[in-house]
Amino acid sequence: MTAIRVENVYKVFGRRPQEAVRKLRAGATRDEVKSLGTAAVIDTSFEVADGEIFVVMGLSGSGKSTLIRMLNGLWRPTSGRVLLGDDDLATVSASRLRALRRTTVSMVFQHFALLPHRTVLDNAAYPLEIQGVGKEERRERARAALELTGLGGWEDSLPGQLSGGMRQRVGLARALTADTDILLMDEAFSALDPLIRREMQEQLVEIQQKLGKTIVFITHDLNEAMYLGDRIAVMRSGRIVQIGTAEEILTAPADDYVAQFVADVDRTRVLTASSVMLRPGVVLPAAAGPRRAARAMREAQAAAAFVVDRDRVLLGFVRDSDVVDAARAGIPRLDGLVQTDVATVDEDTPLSEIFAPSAESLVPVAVTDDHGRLLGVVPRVTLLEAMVPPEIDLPDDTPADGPVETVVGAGATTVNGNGVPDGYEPLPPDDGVPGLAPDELPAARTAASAAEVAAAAEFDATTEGGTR
Ligand SMILES: Nc1ncnc2c1ncn2[C@@H]1O[C@H](COP(=O)(O)OP(=O)(O)OP(=O)(O)O)[C@@H](O)[C@H]1O
Repeated sequence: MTAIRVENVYKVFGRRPQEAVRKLRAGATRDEVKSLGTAAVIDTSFEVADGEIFVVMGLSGSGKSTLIRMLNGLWRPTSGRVLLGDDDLATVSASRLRALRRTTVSMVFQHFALLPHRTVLDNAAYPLEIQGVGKEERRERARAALELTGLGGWEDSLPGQLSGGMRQRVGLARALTADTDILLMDEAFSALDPLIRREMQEQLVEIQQKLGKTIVFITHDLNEAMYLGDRIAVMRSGRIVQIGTAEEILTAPADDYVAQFVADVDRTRVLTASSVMLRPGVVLPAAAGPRRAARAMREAQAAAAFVVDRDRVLLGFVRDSDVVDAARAGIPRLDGLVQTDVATVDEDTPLSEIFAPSAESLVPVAVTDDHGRLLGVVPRVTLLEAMVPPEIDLPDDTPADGPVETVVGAGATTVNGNGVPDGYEPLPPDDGVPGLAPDELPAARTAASAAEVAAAAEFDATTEGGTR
């Protein structure tokens, strides 16, 4: 089910927004319509599914905040539609908008003003108080939300007694108390120090899994986007330039801009075994004879082969020399030759956890499912390649038409005794990756009290139903 649908949305601030949209539609650039207004969001379309964490990422000024403010009707699109279920926020009445903010969509900001003389509990219960919900009920709901955000036991404290991270938890609890289906989070963790921020990210994922909320999360922090997002939309100069999973964006960036943007991501934490694994090389059934095994390994020029049982459960591997000796000695089956010290990981293992087993393993690391069945392999060279952003061209000295894909019955890559495909070349040093120009770097964020005041005003506006 679709929670949010955004269709060809434009938002232009300025004197002649409609005219700017007409020109943008006809192909004018953002700069070319400058005299008519600031085109903050240009021809943007996407859908967010129920229960999805959808991250919007981009540098300062790319239009993220404008976009998210259109998702709760705080700003109306200059053109296009924003649908929450069947309601088009561009055209709903003010009273319907207020109702939607009560039941459907709430917002968490980077800075928001807690009421200093009220307890944590009453702060968390604030949205319900505005809605006129009775004291007992709103306190009960706020208590449950505080529990979820890890603030159980702090109900009676005053905001001044809390750390920055805890205050942000109150903000999250406030949104959870409202119990809307959709949470909009605008740089919600950006003011927190890194360790607290990571904790909050983990907690948000936990809460999402527990409650199944739909979350639109805005950040300019790539690692945060990659950690949180089921899908990520990358914005540049008002447009979405790519939407995809973290893996898709890392491995197939839509353009140079996205490629540069993701160059600094810790790829080994984002990519998992399943995103880089290859079809296993030579895979032999345990019942196969050494002669057949030797033939398959010769054809594939492989020094080792994986051995599986009838259900494709991985038993281990055999080495070429053992197989040839066994064939000479007339040994009928492979079973006795199988070495079992194969490093195995599951599909979701991050690459960062595959390096150690890979370093110690003679054969590529095996990827297995819950039943121990062989799904694929991660050769060491694949692991190394995966760390390099895709815009760096590797010298391709490996014969493309070499004896790959030869297996007893299936495909194979060629591996030498170290578990590395033949033809492996060391990677070039990790330099020459163009960084972002200083003027493209995210602007420094300040925890200015002015921002808090603005956010507080915004909170009131979102709650009370204002539209700009
Ligand atoms: N109320 C406004 N009036 C005029 N221009 C605006 C307004 N709000 C935003 N803009 C402009 O629209 C563009 C996009 O701004 P927006 O705040 O949406 O970007 P952002 O990606 O959220 O940036 P940041 O991370 O710095 O908040 C910017 O050029 C900004 O100056």
